[in-house]
Amino acid sequence: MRIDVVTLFPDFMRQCAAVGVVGRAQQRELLQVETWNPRDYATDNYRTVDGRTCGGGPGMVMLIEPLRKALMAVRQAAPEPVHVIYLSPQGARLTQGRVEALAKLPRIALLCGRYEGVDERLLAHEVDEELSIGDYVLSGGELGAAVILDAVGRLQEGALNDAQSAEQDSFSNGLLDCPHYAKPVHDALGDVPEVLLSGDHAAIRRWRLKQALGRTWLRRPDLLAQRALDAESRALLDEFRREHAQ
Ligand SMILES: Nc1nonc1C(=O)NCC1CCCCC1
Repeated sequence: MRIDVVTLFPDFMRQCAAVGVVGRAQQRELLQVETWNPRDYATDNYRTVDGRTCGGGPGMVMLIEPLRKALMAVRQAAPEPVHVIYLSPQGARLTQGRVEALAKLPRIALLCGRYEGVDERLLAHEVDEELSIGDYVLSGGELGAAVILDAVGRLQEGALNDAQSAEQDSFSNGLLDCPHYAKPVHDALGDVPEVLLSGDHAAIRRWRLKQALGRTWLRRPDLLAQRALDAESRALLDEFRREHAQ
């Protein structure tokens, strides 16, 4: 998969893509990340990429031309069609389901805005999808782009050493993750739950599922409402609720 990032801060985005699982996915050639700086496509001596807001008001808006030329270069850089995503609070909330769909595309481009935003005409003509990573305002789209780089990059086949960990992730099955423990088994902060030391993998699976269901019920009941539960899960959640009520 190829991801092109249009950003005024290419070094920052390259660093985000160079570490951890995403960096390893690039080394394994499972993922290619390229950055494009609109300032390189500005035509004046000052390499201007922003302009005053029409109608007055504070701040500046990113100009059409440098972004349009950068996106044209992105499109021309590889043969596959590219799905262009703009990161902003006005976008649809990013979900794991959307991440999994994006991870299957051959190419996406991430357009990172700065200042007060991007000229609406550029968005209308060049952007396929607007996505938000949450209901808050950042100073630019780069952190949203970094979230997508990571969430999509780690799902590339072969990016994770243990494919199961992608399956067991929070939200992969629509539930919050279960608790995790490492050594020491006994610590001043408490002990590791006995079942995890039992070697009974069936019991451990049930315990983890029960904890995931219980946590989701306690912390994110909205997620539970969206999810049909099979008989085993309903029984485990009932057990958790009874224990929690005591
Ligand atoms: N929230 C968000 N989710 O994705 N991006 C977000 C953001 O807050 N971005 C900053 C804005 C700032 C003005 C220009 C356009 C980006």
